[in-house]
Amino acid sequence: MSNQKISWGIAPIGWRNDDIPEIGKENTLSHLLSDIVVAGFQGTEVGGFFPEAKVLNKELKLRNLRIAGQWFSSFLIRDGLEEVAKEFHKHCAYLQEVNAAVAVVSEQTYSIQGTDKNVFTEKPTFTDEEWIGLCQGLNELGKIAEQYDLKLVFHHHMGTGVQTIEEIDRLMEHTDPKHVHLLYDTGHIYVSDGDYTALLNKHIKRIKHVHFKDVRATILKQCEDNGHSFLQSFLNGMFTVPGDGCIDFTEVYQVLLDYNYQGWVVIEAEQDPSIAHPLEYALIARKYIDEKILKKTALA
Ligand SMILES: O=C1C[C@@H](O)[C@H](O)[C@@H](O)C1=O
Ligand SMILES: [Co+2]
Repeated sequence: MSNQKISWGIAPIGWRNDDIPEIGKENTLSHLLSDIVVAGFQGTEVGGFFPEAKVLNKELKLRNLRIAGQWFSSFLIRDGLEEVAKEFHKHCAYLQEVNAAVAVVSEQTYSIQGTDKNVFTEKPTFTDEEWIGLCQGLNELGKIAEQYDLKLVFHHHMGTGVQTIEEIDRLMEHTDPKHVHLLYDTGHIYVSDGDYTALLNKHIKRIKHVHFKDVRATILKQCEDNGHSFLQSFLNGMFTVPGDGCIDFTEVYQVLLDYNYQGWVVIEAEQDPSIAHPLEYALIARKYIDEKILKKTALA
């Protein structure tokens, strides 16, 4: 890898999907981790089906892989900080045991991510009071994450109350930069706003974790025209790996380098694994990273 400050990972989501646990059920942990080695990545994120830390650590060590982080669905607005903090402590304790760098937090109060609602028109919004509770709660969760040597990175997401650039701006403005960082997901911001560079350039200093998710523009249009839900949209192939969609990741990577980004870049492309062969797509991503982003030739 040409830049030692950036680690490259690929998420389990192309093999198994926590949003629809039935798909890809046949893909075991060993299968996933071995595919990740074949495709030349340095690590992954924790999926919902992953085992206890001791078992996972052994499987990782055998393959010289590392864990970047894991998703946490917070319900700060619905349940309040006290309830959420209890679960978050457990989440962070596990992540510390597997030597992760970040805890990925997404506020799921009123989320339509897992429902059959039109994800393009029916997203929730928060009241002023809810925004205050969310931001204060995130500051506290960020401090908890630090007790476990982790950074809290907030994941903006389609179908949630923190989806658009205006909403992300508001969250960034009202949270403490010392404790709340940003996860930049190319696919989610592109589908939401039709642009992926404004967010990157605006909040680059807060970005401490990155998801490289590409978008098939023609399928996105069909999904929008048909008023599909988030789940229907990705099952129809709205997302794909870098090199297979409309996002120019070379541009994104250059900004990360310009700002001396240090951390993980995780390829994250949810598709139906019975249609999009997970290893085949991991290799497409690898080739694109090597040849277009890192500009390595096969002989270099
Ligand atoms: O980071 C992510 C985790 C998933 O569970 C989510 O639905 C996906 O879209 C994503 O970006
Ligand atoms: Co993501």
